[in-house]
Formats: sequence, structure tokens, C-alpha cells
Amino acid sequence: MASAAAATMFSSAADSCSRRVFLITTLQVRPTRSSSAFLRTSITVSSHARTSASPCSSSSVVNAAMAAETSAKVIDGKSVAKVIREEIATEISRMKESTGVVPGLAVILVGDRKDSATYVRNKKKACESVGIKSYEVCLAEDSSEQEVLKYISSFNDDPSVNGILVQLPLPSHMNEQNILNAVCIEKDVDGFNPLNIGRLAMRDREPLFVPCTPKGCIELLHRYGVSIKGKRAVVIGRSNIVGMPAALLLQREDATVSIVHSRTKNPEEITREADIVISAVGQPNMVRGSWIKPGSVIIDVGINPVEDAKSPRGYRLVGDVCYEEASKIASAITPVPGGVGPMTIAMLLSNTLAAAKRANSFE
Ligand SMILES: Nc1nc(=O)c2c([nH]1)NC[C@@H]1CN(c3ccc(C(=O)N[C@@H](CCC(=O)O)C(=O)O)cc3)C=[N+]21
Repeated sequence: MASAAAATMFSSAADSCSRRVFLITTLQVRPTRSSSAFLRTSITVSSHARTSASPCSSSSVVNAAMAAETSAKVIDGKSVAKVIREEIATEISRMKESTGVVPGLAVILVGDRKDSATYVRNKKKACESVGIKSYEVCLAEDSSEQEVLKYISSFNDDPSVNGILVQLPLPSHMNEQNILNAVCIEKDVDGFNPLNIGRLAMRDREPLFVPCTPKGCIELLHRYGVSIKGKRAVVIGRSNIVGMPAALLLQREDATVSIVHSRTKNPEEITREADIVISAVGQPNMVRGSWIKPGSVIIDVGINPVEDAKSPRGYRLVGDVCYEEASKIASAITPVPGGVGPMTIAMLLSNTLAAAKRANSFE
């Protein structure tokens, strides 16, 4: 989504705030196979009036009408991701004992973006923590596309590598499509190969891999017992890596799905109809309390740095959703950080394990 366009498109809606007085909502849930710690028979929100200023206001106008106390259940992605890593570690030891093989993940990083270097470092640490062997290639910003393709080709041929991840974004002189197409689909643990996405979109077809971030969002809903079938879901954002596959996944789970994007005329109105919202636009605090239906479940994919002189880094991370407002209205919400981010990495490990099991015919 073009950020400037999106910001303009959404700004008028984002400035308005509405009054919340008292609400109690119960969400239908169903039991899931694992993590009873995260299982809830109902997610209930109850709040009462209190006057406070919204920290999400972009203007200096204080939203004195904004009321109620924080009460939504926090969907703790960091804890769920830890549980999943433990499950994966157990599976990997079982696989190692029986086959003598451990999964391998190759990461290709091009250029010297600080955020990309951090993500790659975190992925490497996560691999080590579960027993996945990680291989890393770091190339200079001015490397050629051919060079990247050469590494992909050698990882494609290397049986000790089960998953290949090319860190995005790539430098602008490279053709992202050419590069992502080169990863063989059996090792496409990011799920970005068009063949995987195509299968995701079709009924009765199974992709080999589902993109990690959307998969992490759905996994959070499952593990918190949020039922998806028959629900109205709104995905905000239509990127290839999050918004679009998230919408496809929700549809596969029998939700009725709308996609809101930078050209949508009435994003606030459409979002307010949703029982489940997945927001992936990269605009800090764009989704305000007034966009949210009481009792809905909010999955906030945005990880946006905003200036903060009080933070040691000089910035802090906020989501696409104004947490302070939304948490007074929704029944459950993911925080940023500690929500979807850690789940993305857990799903990458899960995809890599699945790739290794498939390659070694281990069940
Ligand atoms: N080929 C490819 N695959 C990706 O999956 C991919 C990528 N390229 N490029 C960049 C984005 C971004 N991404 C994140 C993963 C975890 C956190 C994460 O764990 N964040 C922490 C915050 C960490 C902090 O405090 O800085 C959290 O939300 O709690 C964030 C961002 C994967 N990406």
C-alpha cells in the first residue's frame, strides 16, 4: 500500500473518536487441539465510563468523549510463540533420533538495512533454540541479481537445506519476482512462490507452505479458541506477503471476508462490521476505536517505529491499531510488540520442520 496515499485516505476517519459507555460481549469459541492454557470458553469484555485523552490523536484536539477502561483480553503472541517453539524442538529431537537428520534453513540477506540485519539475527537465534541448522549468506547492497540467483540455485541443490528465505525488501535494482520464483517450491518456507499462493487461493488444493505472518495470525485465533467459521472478517491491507494471503486463509476457514485498502471509500464503516480484524498496512495507529465493533477480535500485524525520546532506542514500536482505544472496545487484541511478530518467526520454524519432514519422508 502506498503509505502517503493510505495516510491521506484514512486520516479523516482516524481523527474521529466515539463515546463508549458500557458494553459486555461474549464471543463464540471452539476448543482447539493444544495449549489448554490459552483456551477460553468465552472472551468477555466489560468496561465502564472514564474520561481520558486518546494517545492516538494525530491532532492536538483531546478526545474527551473517549471513555472506558482497558478490558480486552491480550492475545499474547510472545507466549504462544514460545509454546510453539517448544513443540517444534520436541519434534526435531524425535526426527533426529529416528533419521539422524536435523532441518536446515538458509537465509539470504542482501544489503545493509539495519532492521533486516536484526530480523535475520533473530531468525538465526530462533533456529538454534529449536535445533534447526541455519545457513546464512550476506551479500553487498550492490551485488547482482545473478549472484543471488546463484546462491538460491546452490541451496536448491543442497539436501541439508530444507528451507530458503530471501530477506525482503531486496535492493531496488533487483527483480524480486525473478528471485522469489527461483526458490524451489519444496523449500519455499516463506510461501511466496506464486504456485503456493495460487494453491492457497483454490478450493481443494493444498499449498506446500503458507506465508508465515498470516499463518501466525490464524494460529493465534485457533490457540485462543476464537471461532472463524461463519464470522465476518475484515483484512486491512492487500500486500502479497500479508493482507492477500491472510484474506485467503480466513476464507479457507469459512469466514466471510472483506479487504479494505487505500482506495476503499468507507474503510471505517466496513471495518466496523467485522467480528475479526486483521490489520496489515504499516500506518501507526491508523485504526481507531471508532472503527471497531464492540466485542470483536483484533489482530494487529503492523510493527511501526514512532519517535520516542523517552525510549533508549529513540523510538518505540506501535501497531496499525490504536491499542489504547481498541482495547476498550474489542474482546481480544494482539499487542505490538509481542503479538504477531514472534508468531511470524515461530511459523517460519514450523514451515522449515514441515519441509524437512517431507524431504525425509518422516511423519
Ligand atoms: N523473506 C522475508 N520473510 C519475512 O518473514 C520477513 C521479511 N522477509 N522481511 C521483513 C519482515 C518483517 N518480519 C518480522 C518478523 C518478526 C518480528 C518480531 O518478532 N518483532 C518483535 C519486535 C522486535 C523488536 O522489538 O524490535 C515483536 O513484534 O514483538 C518483526 C518482523 C519478517 N519479515
